[in-house]
Amino acid sequence: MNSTGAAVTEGEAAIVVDGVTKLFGPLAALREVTFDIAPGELVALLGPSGSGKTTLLRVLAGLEHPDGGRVLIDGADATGLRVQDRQVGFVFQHYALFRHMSVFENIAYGLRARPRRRRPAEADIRRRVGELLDLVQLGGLDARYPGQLSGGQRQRVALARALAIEPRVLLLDEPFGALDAKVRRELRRWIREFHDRTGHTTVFVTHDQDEALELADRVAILHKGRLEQIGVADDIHDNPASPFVTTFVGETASVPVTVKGGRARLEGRDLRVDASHCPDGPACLYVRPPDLAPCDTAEATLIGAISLLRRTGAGRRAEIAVDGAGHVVEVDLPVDTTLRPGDLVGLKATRHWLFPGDAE
Ligand SMILES: Nc1ncnc2c1ncn2[C@@H]1O[C@H](COP(=O)(O)OP(=O)(O)OP(=O)(O)O)[C@@H](O)[C@H]1O
Repeated sequence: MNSTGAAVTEGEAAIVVDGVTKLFGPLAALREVTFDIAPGELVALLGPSGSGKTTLLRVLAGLEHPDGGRVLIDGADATGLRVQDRQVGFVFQHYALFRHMSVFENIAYGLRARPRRRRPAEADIRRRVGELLDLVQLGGLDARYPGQLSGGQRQRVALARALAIEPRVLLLDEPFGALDAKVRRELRRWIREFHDRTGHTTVFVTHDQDEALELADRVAILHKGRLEQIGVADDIHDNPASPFVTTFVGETASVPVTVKGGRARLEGRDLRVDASHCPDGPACLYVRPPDLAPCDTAEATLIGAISLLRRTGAGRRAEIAVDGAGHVVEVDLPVDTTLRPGDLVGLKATRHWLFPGDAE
């Protein structure tokens, strides 16, 4: 597996998304999105509001049809297949369980709705629902109605209901969105264990970075309908592929610079940063507080004056106006620092990223 879209070769992939574009009138909700998902993988679709996460999930489900590209499921072209022919199970944030039906009937629904020819016998339905109730650890609650369950329990019924049809792929849209923080954390852990136990290929949408990076095997980051990067948490944190990913993940400050002859300059000063991969012209340097430490100005990557110093839990956070250009970077200092607002400090960046072009 690597940081690109290719987790596996096409033949082995559970899902292949190949150049998928989806238009809503003049708006491209998805722009040539390409990546693979391996069998049994848990992939998060992460991105800001409107980035195309739900649209992509709906394209996988067959609820939307792409204007370009194709989707393969288990090696077969599913692009033209209807929802009911795809064998996907999905759970939405506000999953409407049937309120007038018991937990048992809710879970059995997908099996009972099958055409008579493919509908299991009543005894088989009972057995299957019983197994699913055990799987989602709700055994004994089969006679309850949705209104008599907690939010987390309702989500687990929704999951059991999605699994009843024996899907090849499980799609979850903000499955923890409507729950309070504690239940959300518990259900998150539970979903991960559940996934490891059952081995379903699963794709879930979230706008919560921690959720995505903690829970998923790989995270796909979307921005304005484009796939910016797909990778494991370490890749996303340590090797962000674009300015957007760099600023989206973690607390990142950007400092516009000028590159000339492989060297980055700010206000006429050489920044001691390798810029050999950037063409001459504007570029942007990205840094994060944990990677910055005060140092002698002669050795500094950035130099600036402390504009603000405030107490945080364990230490002090300094805002530093870099090189007089008004760009602020933040750095953590020990609680007993002798530095004061107005002091000039050098900052050494143990890690930084430099991308050509203007700031994100
Ligand atoms: N049926 C539709 N008709 C027109 N535009 C749509 C439709 N569905 C989605 N869009 C637009 O497509 C873009 C992507 O929407 P989408 O719901 O996929 O984003 P998202 O990343 O899931 O956002 P959120 O986190 O807010 O749910 C948005 O600009 C949205 O307004």
